[in-house]
Parts: sequence; C-alpha cells; structure tokens
Amino acid sequence: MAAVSGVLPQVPEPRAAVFRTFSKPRPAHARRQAAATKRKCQASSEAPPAKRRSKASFLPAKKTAAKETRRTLKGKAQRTFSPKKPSAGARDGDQERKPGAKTSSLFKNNPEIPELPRPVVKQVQEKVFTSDAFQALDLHPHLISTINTVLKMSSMTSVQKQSIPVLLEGRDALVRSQTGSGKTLAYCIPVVQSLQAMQSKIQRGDGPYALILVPTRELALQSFDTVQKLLKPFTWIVPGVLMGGEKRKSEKARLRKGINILISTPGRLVDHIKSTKNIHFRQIRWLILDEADRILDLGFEKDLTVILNAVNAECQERQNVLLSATLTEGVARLADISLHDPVSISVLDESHDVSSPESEAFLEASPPQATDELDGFAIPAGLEQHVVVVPSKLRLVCLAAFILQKCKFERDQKVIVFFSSCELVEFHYTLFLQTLLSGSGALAPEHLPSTSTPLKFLRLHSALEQEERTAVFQDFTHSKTGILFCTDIAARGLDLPQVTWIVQYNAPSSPAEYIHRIGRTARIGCHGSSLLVLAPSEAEYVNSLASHKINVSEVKMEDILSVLTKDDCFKGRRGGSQKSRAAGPQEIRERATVLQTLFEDYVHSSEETVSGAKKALQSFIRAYATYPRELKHIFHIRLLHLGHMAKSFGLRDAPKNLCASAMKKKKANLKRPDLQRKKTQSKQRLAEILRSEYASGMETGGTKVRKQNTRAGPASQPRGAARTPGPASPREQIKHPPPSRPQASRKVC
Ligand SMILES: Nc1ncnc2c1ncn2[C@@H]1O[C@H](COP(=O)(O)OP(=O)(O)OP(=O)(O)O)[C@@H](O)[C@H]1O
Repeated sequence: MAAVSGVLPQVPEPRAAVFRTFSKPRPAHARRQAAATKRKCQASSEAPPAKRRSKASFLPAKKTAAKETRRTLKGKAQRTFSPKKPSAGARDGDQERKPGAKTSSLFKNNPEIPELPRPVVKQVQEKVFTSDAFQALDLHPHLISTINTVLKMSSMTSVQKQSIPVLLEGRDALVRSQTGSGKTLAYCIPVVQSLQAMQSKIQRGDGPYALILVPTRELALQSFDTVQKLLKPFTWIVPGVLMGGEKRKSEKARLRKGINILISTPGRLVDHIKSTKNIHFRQIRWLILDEADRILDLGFEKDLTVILNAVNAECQERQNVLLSATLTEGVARLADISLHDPVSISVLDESHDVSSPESEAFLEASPPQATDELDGFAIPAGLEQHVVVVPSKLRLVCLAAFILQKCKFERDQKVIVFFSSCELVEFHYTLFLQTLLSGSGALAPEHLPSTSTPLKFLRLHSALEQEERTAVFQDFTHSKTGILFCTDIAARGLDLPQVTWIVQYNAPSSPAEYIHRIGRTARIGCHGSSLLVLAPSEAEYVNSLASHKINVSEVKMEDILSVLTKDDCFKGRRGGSQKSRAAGPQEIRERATVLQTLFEDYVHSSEETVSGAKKALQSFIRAYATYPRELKHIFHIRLLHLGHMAKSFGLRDAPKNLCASAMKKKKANLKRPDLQRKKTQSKQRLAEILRSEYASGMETGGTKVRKQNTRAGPASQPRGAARTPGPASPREQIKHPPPSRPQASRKVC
C-alpha cells in the first residue's frame, strides 16, 4: 500500500501539482502481489467476494471505532443536524435500523485494487491559438471592434483562422475541432459579417436569413448570447432563440414579429414547422448544424430530415456549415446530403496550420469520409487526466472527500461531477446538501479553518423545469467556485468558464462521451484536470481508453481520503489534529467511517430518504445495464456486488429483490415472444426518454422536479448508451419524409 501519511500538505497546493506524487511506481514485490491478487479477483469476479479478506490497504478498523466515531458525530449532530425520526413505514427488512446504527466496516471484504495497466499512447494535440489578430480578416471595422471590446478577444484560434476566410468566400464547410476551441465564433462571425453587408438592408419582418441548429437548450442560449453580442453595432438584425421549455405562444409571437438569425433545437423547430403559420424559410442564406454528432446521437435524424425538407422546399441557394467534434458515419452521411462541395476543415496539429503547404492541401475540397470515431480527436494540451480505482463500498466517501479536498481546502475550484441518470444526480445533490452543507459535516462559518471555503452545490439535468435549468446554468457560469452535479446534458458544447475539475463518477459509455465530458475544462488554452472513478472490476477500461489515444494517470484512493484528516468534522475516536501531518491509515479509516455514518444516518432518517436511495440505486443498476456490447466485459451487472453498491447509496444493506426480480423477468421473457416484443418497445421508449432530455418542451403530462425541490425522486434518465435506431439512410428519408417522432414523454420512476 502506498504510504498515505504526509502525502497531502496541510496548505493548499497549486492544482496541477496536487496529484503528482500519487502515481509512484510500486515496488516489484508489491506489483507481483497485486498481479496475483488481480488474477484471483478476475477468476472470482463473476461472484463478488463474500468474506474474502483483502490485504494491504484494507486493514481491519477496530470494532469500537465506529461506535466511538458515532458518539463524536452524535455530539455534533445535535448541534447542527436533526434527522427526522424513522417512521414505521420506513422499515423495510434490513433497512429498518435506526439512524445512528452501527456502520459496518467500509474497509473489510473489499476486492483488491488491481494494478492499473499503464499503456503509453501519444495523445493527439492541436494548437488552440494562433498569433493572427481578427484585424487580419476582411471584416467590418465595427465587427472587429466588437470582438475586441465586447468579447475581449484579440487573436484567433486555429479553427477560427481556418474557417472564417473559407466561409467568407461563400463555401460550404465541414468543421472538426477539439472541444473548447472556439467553433461557435468560427461560424457566427461570417454569418454576422455577411448579413450586415447585404445590399438591401435586412428588415426584421423578412424572417430568418440564418438558421442555426444546436442539440440542447443550454447550447441554444449560449450561441444566442454570442450572436447577440456580435450584433451590437448592427441593431437592425434581430436574433432569436426557440427551444423546449419556453412558452410556445410567446415564441409564436416573436416569430410573427420576425427573427433574422434563428437559433433552435431540432425538436422545437419541427414543432413550429408543423404548427406555426408564420414560420418560413424563404430568405435563408445560412444553415448551420452545430454539434452535429450530438444531434445525431440523440436520434434527431428524423427531425433534421423534416427541417432540411422544409428549408429545401423554400430556398436552394444558401451556405451550409456542419460542425462536429467527431466524424462518425452518421455525420459523414449528413454532410453528404446537407453540404454542397464542402471544404473539410480539421485542426489536428500544427502541421495542419494554413500557413504550411500541407494544410493548404488539407483544406482542399474533399468528400468527408468517416474515420474511426476518435481518430485524430484532440485532447486539450492543458488537461491532466487521472483515474482512481475505488471499491464500491468506498465510492461515496471517496467522492465526498474529493469534493471537500478541492472545494473546501483549495481556493477557486469549480468542479463538475458527471452521473449516469437524473435520479443519481438528485440523490447525490440532496445527500451532500443535507450532510456536508447543512448537516453535521458542516461547520459554522466561524469554525471553518482559515484555509477552507464554503461549499456550493448545484445540479443540472433534464427533469428540472426549464426555468431552473437556465438559472443553474447562469449561476454556475458566473460563479468562481462550486460543484455542479449533472447528467450528460452538460457534456457537450456547454461553455462553463474556469472549470478546474471534471469528475466522472459513473464511467461514460463511449470514449467520445469521455472526451466531451472532460472537454468542459481546459478550454481555450486553459489548464484543467479530470478524474475518472472506476471500480476494481472496471480497471480494464483504462486500456479501452488507451486504444483511443487517451492517457490517464493513477491517483490512489487513500490519498483522496486522507483529506478527511484535515477536517475535524470527521474526527474519530483518537481525534488527531488538523495540524498533524502524519495522519496514519487508521485515522483515515476512522474518519471515512464517520463520514459514511453521516450519510447512512441521513439516508435512514425517514421513509422518504430510504426510498430515494433505493430508487437511486435502481437507477444506477438500470444505467449500468445500458453499456454498449463492446464494454460489457468491463461493465456488467454480474460484476457488481449489490451489497457493496448499496453502501455507496448510504443504504446499510442491499434492498431485497433488487436484481432478483430483474433476472426472473429476463428468464420469463426468453420463454415469451410477446414479452420480447414489449422489450423492443421499451428499448424504443428508453430512446424516447433519452431524447426527452433534449426534447422540444411541448410535451404534455410531463413530470418535472419542481423548483427548489431538493428531495430525490425525479425522472429517470439513463446514460446515452441506447441510441435511437435511426433511419437507414437520411438521403432516403429526404425523398420520403417520415412521420414525425412521437412526442417524448417524461418518465418518472
Ligand atoms: N479567439 C478567441 N480568443 C479568446 N477566447 C475565445 C476565442 N474564441 C472563442 N473563445 C472563447 O472560448 C470558449 C470556447 O468557445 P466555444 O464554446 O465556441 O468552443 P467550442 O469549440 O464550440 O467547444 P465545444 O466543442 O465544447 O462546443 C468560449 O468561452 C469563447 O468565448
């Protein structure tokens, strides 16, 4: 086991240095031992260990420790946190113990943490900035001064330098570039430049001259904000946004008055095409498809078909731009049908800079060809990627310790934590809010150590009311610090400034999703870090990432947990002062147990909280079952130890029949073709639910998490692994427009 004591200094370190000491190679004998245990572990991974004692890092905590730590906790709890008394109905088999019941050992019977594979791969990098100023472009002087003074930008990014001149020439383009490289301005500047220069001045009532399609509502707002700023000197051009969650009536009124640059999500636009008389595309000069890969991933192919048909029917002469982080087969097909003689622009490395002869060739018109999804997918140079392997029982305390370390004991940290469903987001948000912020884990401000910062938790997912989604987005955007819990709704395109850490608490379902999530930090040449949390049985995922040219370095769980020794809220039997630099493994274990007890006491404080935790666990299992086939050997429900997983939801035991009923159902299904049919229907329904995250917002009967509702129990929203089966070919669809997709209904479970 790596020595823990003294690894973390008592004063906050600069961010980039924090984990450097963590990945020291282990001595040879330890490696041999670990390899042997790993083999054992693999052999028995189908049936997770029942009573297997693991060595090294999981020394037995003294039996009395939990009792003692509970006593300490109780003292504090009486001051700041009064859990509700468990109601009679809260009793459910093994869950019936009262708050304050003994916390079973977190450190016993865990599977050994295997030594992580360390493949060394050369990551693809691209140069973000160029030395060229916007003045070098042939733009209206007022536009240049707006870019300089309102947007406060002087030099172009590589993708802007390559795209803007091509678009100003009037060419169609397919633009590929890394996350956070400035793609939005790469198309907004040419659109504004060309529309302000039109000979007959644009009138508001003319309707849309540019149509910009984006996959999510937040992204629509973001692009709208950029366009609005660029239009400051050109007040006669009116931008507008249509997106789900807004009132349809007011959107209709705005369409009637006239919108010249129209930004919309596909679902919402299709709704208007079908139901709003005033919408027309007679004047369209620009059609932009931003985040095209995401639009397709979400199953919006049919909506795109309806939109392309509607635009084609009214206007043929226009410029088309397709922007995508990845060039998948779907994107290539879409480019094929929507772009005319396009220029392919890709900023993969410096050799593709326009100033070099090779890059001139690279910019030549060429039919877009799908490559491996991640070939040449660049990772920002300022991004440090980490992975930590955590036994299931310790996941929750490890996440909490990480958040405390970053956001309580370091300054100006902005952290995004990705979960695989809305329910998981709601559960963890509520739990942390109630325990770390207002529970006994929270100290009154006057008692906070001088180095600590108050915690600020936010959450973002599709089951929230649009009003709250927007408010959270704005709040986190403008905050200097904070922790945002979210689903993949925030993974793509969102520009949340100064995010310092991305935590992937649930592993993503594809390398592309991994890249998009980490792309929320280290944007536009800045520095940032990411942490992927894996279970011991998931260690192989590191190799899967490496095969896509993604390098991660290991952080030891013990080093993350050691932050608890800085926080006297979690003082165990032996105490140990904040100043003590040599906090031993035993003290760390005791404090982790205190923290786990805090969580368990909250979860078991009422019927409602127990049921919220169970629902969250079920949601986790459902999402776990949706990993794609190629990852099933790593992420399979059979590899999960449900009792241990339950602990990471603050449950003292696994709820009964959690998996059994699912397995029974599966067996019965095999015998009944009618149920097989139902299963297919439910898969389609899952796709609908996934899409509902990005839905038009016009659906009826949807249930949302009400504003300020911090209780668990929102709509289920598993990860995006289940993709909507798209039509065979969009080209065919263009000729024969399909019926519109059914209204996505919000599922509550
Ligand atoms: N030339 C520039 N100079 C400085 N900052 C810039 C420049 N261009 C864009 N930015 C800023 O960089 C950030 C990222 O830009 P943008 O959101 O357009 O990136 P993106 O490539 O679309 O990212 P993603 O793929 O994640 O959607 C934004 O905050 C934007 O304001």
